[in-house]
Amino acid sequence: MELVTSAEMRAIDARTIEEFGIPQAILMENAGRAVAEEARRHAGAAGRGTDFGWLVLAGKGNNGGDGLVCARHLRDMGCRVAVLYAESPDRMQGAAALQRDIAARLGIPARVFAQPELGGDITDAGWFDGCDGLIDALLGTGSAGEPREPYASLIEAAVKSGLPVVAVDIPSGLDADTGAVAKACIRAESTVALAYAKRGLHQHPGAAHAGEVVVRRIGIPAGEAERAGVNTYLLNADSLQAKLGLSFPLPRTEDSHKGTYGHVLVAAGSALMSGAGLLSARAALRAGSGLVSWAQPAAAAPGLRGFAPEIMLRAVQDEGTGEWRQVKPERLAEAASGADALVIGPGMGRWEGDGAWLRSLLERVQAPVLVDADALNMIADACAQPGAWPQRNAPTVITPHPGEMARLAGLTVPQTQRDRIGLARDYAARHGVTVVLKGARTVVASPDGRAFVNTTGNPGMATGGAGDALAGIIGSLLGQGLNALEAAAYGVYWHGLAGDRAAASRPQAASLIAGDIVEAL
Ligand SMILES: NC(=O)C1=CN([C@@H]2O[C@H](COP(=O)(O)OP(=O)(O)OC[C@H]3O[C@@H](n4cnc5c(N)ncnc54)[C@H](O)[C@@H]3O)[C@@H](O)[C@H]2O)[C@H](O)CC1
Ligand SMILES: [K+]
Repeated sequence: MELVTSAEMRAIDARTIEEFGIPQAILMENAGRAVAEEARRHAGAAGRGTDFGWLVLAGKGNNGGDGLVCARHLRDMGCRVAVLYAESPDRMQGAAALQRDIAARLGIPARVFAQPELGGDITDAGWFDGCDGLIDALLGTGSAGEPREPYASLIEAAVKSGLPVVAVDIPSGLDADTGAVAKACIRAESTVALAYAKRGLHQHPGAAHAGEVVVRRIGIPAGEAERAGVNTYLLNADSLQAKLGLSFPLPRTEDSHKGTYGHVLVAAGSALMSGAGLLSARAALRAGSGLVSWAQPAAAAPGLRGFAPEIMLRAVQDEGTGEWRQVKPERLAEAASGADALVIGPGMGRWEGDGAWLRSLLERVQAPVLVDADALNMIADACAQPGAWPQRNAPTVITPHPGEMARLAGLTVPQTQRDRIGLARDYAARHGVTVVLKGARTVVASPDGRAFVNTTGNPGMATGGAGDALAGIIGSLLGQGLNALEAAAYGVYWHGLAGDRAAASRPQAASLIAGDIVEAL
């Protein structure tokens, strides 16, 4: 499923109207009817059916027009309906004005929230009296920036009322492109996205304000998003198949052997953080690798013997202390030369000169590499400038959490979170790497511009080691021959799904630990 920006939606909308001659009024009719049907479903789920009083909050744009169509259909379904215009309905134009006139002729009761020129008072408390739920048709994809008055006050009053809200297209106050929310922003139980889901509905904090997102077709011909060049998708089993040609689970042929499924080298873990390496290596095994080797500085390797019988230990020459700082990059590159993928970073620690060390390593390794955790911070220190990234022919996937992304991009964490899709995509294109920006609704961005927003996972996965597991999974998939975007998208989806399964098998998600995720793969 595609995720669109406001500008993309406007372009698709315009082409539908101009090129195919489908009138705006028809799209609006379909939109409003779809919202009415979802609203009735909502009331039905609350055990109320048509015994429900809806108040439609209508703005002056086409979002408001959709709301008026919705009001008409709710009325025809037998619900009680009234309209509260945010500002004078005289300011409506075009298709929205047409709906205003129809609603008036039908005698749908209407009031105006703020009409200062008529002595309107926005502090009046009785706006929502007698209604059971609200339809938010105040602002849609044509809005920009913080809602202005009287919208801000009406939104705040609606939130304060505590009434359930069904939002038209987007909750008013939400940035449709980024998921940022204004101080005044509707909190909807459900949002009926028209034609396509807007990106902001699937990025926090917007996602929490959108509630359940239902996408409804409104008459825009199939394939228009693709034609308009939309290349951001929701990540689920359907899009893995449709956009990347990957089936879930991946096929495993009968006539195969361990050599068929790749050999992954995991260079991770150190004296006090060996668990990070073990989790990555175990995750790589559970994700289907034929062989997994765990690289360790030679002096540290003996102490790790026997931890996991399926994992091979690979001792890499050091100077006797068992520390990564003593392992020459060329030695580790040599160890990786027989592998189909390298995972580097989790629990490795930091040391003086580690940035140059990592760059030298990455430039020597011919296999695809997954870079995570400490190795990302090494890069942030050494390679922040454009062009300073290691020059590699094989794919590189990086898996930063927001803190690591902030360091990589030279931003603060809030700046990083403001437009996660835009940032991940920009970073991927600039440095030629595939970016997995972790956090709720993880973003996967490819240097070619394609991006996916994940749908799986839960807050129980906010636990130490969950990222190490993800690194191992994606590394494993790279070793099995998936390309960087395929491995990253598939791995992120699977990791979240395993987390969801593991959480569901426990009394509460909070007790989930990283090993549970690995075992649930
Ligand atoms: N996509 C489609 O094919 C269809 C979309 N529909 C609906 O139309 C809206 C978008 O409508 P538009 O008229 O462009 O904008 P809005 O309704 O969102 O209204 C914006 C309105 O408000 C003013 N404004 C802008 N910014 C602010 C602000 N910060 N505060 C207050 N007011 C603001 C602006 O001047 C406009 O007048 C889309 O979401 C769908 O719901 C169609 O009906 C069906 C086809
Ligand atoms: K809205």
